[in-house]
Amino acid sequence: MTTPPEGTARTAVVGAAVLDSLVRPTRLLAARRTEPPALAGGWEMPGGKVDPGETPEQALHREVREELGVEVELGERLPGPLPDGRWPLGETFAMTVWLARVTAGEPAPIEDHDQLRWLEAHDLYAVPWLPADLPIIDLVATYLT
Ligand SMILES: Nc1nc2c([nH]c(=O)n2[C@H]2C[C@H](O)[C@@H](COP(=O)(O)OP(=O)(O)OP(=O)(O)O)O2)c(=O)[nH]1
Repeated sequence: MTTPPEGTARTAVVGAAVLDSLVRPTRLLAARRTEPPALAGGWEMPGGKVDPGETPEQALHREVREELGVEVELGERLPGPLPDGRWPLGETFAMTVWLARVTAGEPAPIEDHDQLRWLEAHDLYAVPWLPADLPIIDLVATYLT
């Protein structure tokens, strides 16, 4: 039996680094989780698990619509350290992350979050990010002016 390449056996999660602009971003949208208890209070990027039959992009549009009530356009993918370009979340999940921009609606903590914050470069680490997000935030920081 062959072992799958590192990363591919992990459950697929998608996340949106929602920025105020894809051209000259100055702010990132952070969301505070309400569930499960072990993660509640931690800050993350909107997103979630890819459902069967969905592409990762479809899953991200669905999650952002459900969680924030907005439509987004996706920009580039943020390359992660796994061989397939995803970001490890602990041992069992791997997240594909896109830059994104709101195209319709005003983000609100409709589902899975109880607070949203737009963070600028100077206060990007002012919230307790979920630990797995920190390397991703480090990369997002390089996009903010
Ligand atoms: N959405 C999201 N999940 C993250 C981030 N960082 C991080 O470690 N995670 C973890 C938390 C969860 O264990 C997992 C994603 O699952 P989720 O609970 O958001 O997925 P979901 O909305 O589809 O939830 P469900 O089907 O379990 O109800 O990834 C992040 O930035 N965004």
